[in-house]
Amino acid sequence: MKQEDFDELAPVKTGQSVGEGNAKADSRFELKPPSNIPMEQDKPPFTLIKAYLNLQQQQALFNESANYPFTRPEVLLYGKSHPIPRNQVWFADQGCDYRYSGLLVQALAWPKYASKLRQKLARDFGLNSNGVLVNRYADGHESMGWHSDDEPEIEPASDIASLTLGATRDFFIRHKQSQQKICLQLQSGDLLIMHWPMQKDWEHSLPKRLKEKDVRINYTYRRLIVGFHLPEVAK
Ligand SMILES: O=C(O)CCC(=O)C(=O)O
Ligand SMILES: [Fe+2]
Repeated sequence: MKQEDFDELAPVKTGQSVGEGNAKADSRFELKPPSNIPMEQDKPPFTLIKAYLNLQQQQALFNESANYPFTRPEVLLYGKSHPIPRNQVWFADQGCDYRYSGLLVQALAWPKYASKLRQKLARDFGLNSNGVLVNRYADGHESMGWHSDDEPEIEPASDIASLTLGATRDFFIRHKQSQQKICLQLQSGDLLIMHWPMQKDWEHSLPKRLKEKDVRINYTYRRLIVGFHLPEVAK
């Protein structure tokens, strides 16, 4: 595969996407229920682009991921330490260390194709990310629980773009108040853009699928506040 292959692709127009998450109802025909009756929540604000990367691009990224220095961090839950059920690595610009669940994850330098995908996202959607968290699920026993990507160092009101490679997995989105839930099937090459305020109003998860034998790699491109430092916790 030539190095330029990633750059030469025509930009994808957002209008070509199959996502419905942004569809706005025509307000002229909107019937408002009386305020004492619970109203169905809006759809979560996402755009899903099927087959955003072609097979060659998927293969280039997938091959590259075989050399990533993945680790399996431990997180503290109710005072006890547990390994997370997947492997992770964080690539980012300088000054973009990432802290979640009490862990400080230091930024590693961008690999070639992860960086090319970042540039493509910037070109196609104006997505101004400065870091990518790569998750590796060895098989369907590995998962991610319910959460929002709402850590304080994430740039307020920014979008997060999530690219899937390898195994097809269910991805759930659940409204924080109403508990309304939707399920997307994410396939290799698909791109899910989670728009603000999805991280404020909704949670998401990747449940176990025990019959799944294949590996899945997920890239979530984020924008952190550069040089963000949490106040030191007193010892
Ligand atoms: O693997 C996925 O699709 C979800 C990843 C995710 O939610 C995250 O990294 O915050
Ligand atoms: Fe997430």
